[in-house]
Amino acid sequence: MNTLKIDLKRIIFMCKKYLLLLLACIIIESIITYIQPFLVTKITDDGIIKGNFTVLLYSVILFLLAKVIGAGSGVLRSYGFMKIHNKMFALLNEKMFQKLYRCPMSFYKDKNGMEIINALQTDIQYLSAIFDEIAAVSVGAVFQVLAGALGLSVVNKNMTVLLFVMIGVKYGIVTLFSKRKRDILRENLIVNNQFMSWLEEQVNGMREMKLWTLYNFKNKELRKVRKILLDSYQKNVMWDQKYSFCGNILDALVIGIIYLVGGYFVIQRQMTAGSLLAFVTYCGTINSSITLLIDVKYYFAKIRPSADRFYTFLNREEEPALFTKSVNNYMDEQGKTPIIEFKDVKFSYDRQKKVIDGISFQIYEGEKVAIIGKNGAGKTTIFNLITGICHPDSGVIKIEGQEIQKIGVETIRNNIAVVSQNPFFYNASVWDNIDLGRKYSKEEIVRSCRKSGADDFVSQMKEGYETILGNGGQKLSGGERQKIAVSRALLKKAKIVLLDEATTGYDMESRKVSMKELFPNQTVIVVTHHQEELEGMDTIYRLHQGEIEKLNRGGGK
Ligand SMILES: Nc1ncnc2c1ncn2[C@@H]1O[C@H](COP(=O)(O)OP(=O)(O)OP(=O)(O)O)[C@@H](O)[C@H]1O
Repeated sequence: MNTLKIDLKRIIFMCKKYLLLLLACIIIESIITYIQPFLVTKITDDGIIKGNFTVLLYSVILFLLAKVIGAGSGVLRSYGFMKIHNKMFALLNEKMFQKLYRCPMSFYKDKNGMEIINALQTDIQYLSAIFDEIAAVSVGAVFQVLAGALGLSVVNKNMTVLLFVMIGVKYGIVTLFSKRKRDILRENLIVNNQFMSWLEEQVNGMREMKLWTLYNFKNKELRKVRKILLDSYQKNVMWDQKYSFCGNILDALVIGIIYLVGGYFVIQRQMTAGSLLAFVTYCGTINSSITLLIDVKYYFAKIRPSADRFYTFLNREEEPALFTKSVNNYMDEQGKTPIIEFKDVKFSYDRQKKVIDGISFQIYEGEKVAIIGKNGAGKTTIFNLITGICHPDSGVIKIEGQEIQKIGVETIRNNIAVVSQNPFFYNASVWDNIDLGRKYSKEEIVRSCRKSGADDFVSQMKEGYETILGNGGQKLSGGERQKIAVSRALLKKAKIVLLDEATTGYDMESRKVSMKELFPNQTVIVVTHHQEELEGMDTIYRLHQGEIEKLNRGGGK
């Protein structure tokens, strides 16, 4: 279970030395804050009013020294907080990235990338800001308030009480403001996210927008989503302004009352003019410290919605059995290990329409298998089940005699090479798009490209294997993309190869090389709609209405 409290504790434990530095700074600043009213009183009463220039000079020098030390300590305090802030940012980012990797693919079904990233990065920024400049100033403020209160109470107790009563009133008002602010911010986060995800969808669908001349229609949509965003933004800014207006009036009231009551005490000779001046000067410092402190509450109103959202994400369900260790192989009665085995497997994406309805089959090591069936019959779903992207509602899937759950899907995936219908390409070089984990030598990459046929066009490119393929591999044609994807699979030398309509874009010449020739020693399962790809296959299965049937090698029953 992830919680903000646990992460804060962890950060505090990791940053002990910076916390000690912060403590030292805070103590120094508090001492300086405490002695300042006495210096002001001395400058006014003993220096100016009594006309003693030496006292005046020494007191002013001391006053300046105190200010310089205080300022230096402030810089060190900010440095300490910055270091802790960066640790918090790094920790949350790492957790986010790990969680994104561990979330089941169903998490990505309804949201686009921008929507997810924008929400998470906003939350991380807010949460890390617990330790940023605002926090640095506010923690210092706590101690300055305490030291200041002590200094003020020595100067005049009654006025100190009066000051803190007024501050109590201010605190109550800010609390009311911060409750409403929390709601406004929650709405702000949602609206901002919706706007970003709408924009991302337009960028991703730019080709369609151009081909269908959708600009005017989409622009109308933009106006609608933009209005919602700006209304929410305006509400947020205006609420801040209301808060700041009330805060300024209250601050002015506090100073006014101090002048009035303090002035009265001076007239009554219950207080010296120097003490009043010290009180007024000091009251300004204390007041701004208290304002900062109260601002923290206001500021925490911003953090709460982000913390709720971020930790809800971190506590989401993960892919089951991601990292379970490998277990011993098992032999069936005939002494042969089916490398893949489905036993009465049922599966549906939405728990309503059964996509796979109780299928059983075995595939043996080195076997070449084709799966055919109409669009939507569930062929890709079979691959999703083998790779652990989807999990059966019932029944058992075994790889080398062991249930997927027991082996762990990461181990399974390390032994499988998949060429999907729409492979993904990074905006990186051909090298990096083929050797995704940067594990192989350039010679091995070129060898796999020669086999797949990708080398024919890559070597014709001006920059050859260094060519950057563009966003989503846009510099490649459909068939070229498939050849690069097949090269990836060849390079991996995995035990099992899953090819999902991997050669639909191949030209006639390229089609002459069969997948059986490309992967002679591996277990290969091919999903295809092309009759010629069935030739040379050991087994052909047909999926129909959630059920599977084995066909004769010619394609008939
Ligand atoms: N992520 C998903 N969420 C909900 N339904 C899905 C999802 N993916 C696929 N489906 C549905 O499951 C059914 C099987 O899809 P699948 O992609 O396995 O079919 P297929 O046999 O590979 O089709 P094709 O030959 O068109 O590629 C389809 O009806 C499809 O609409």
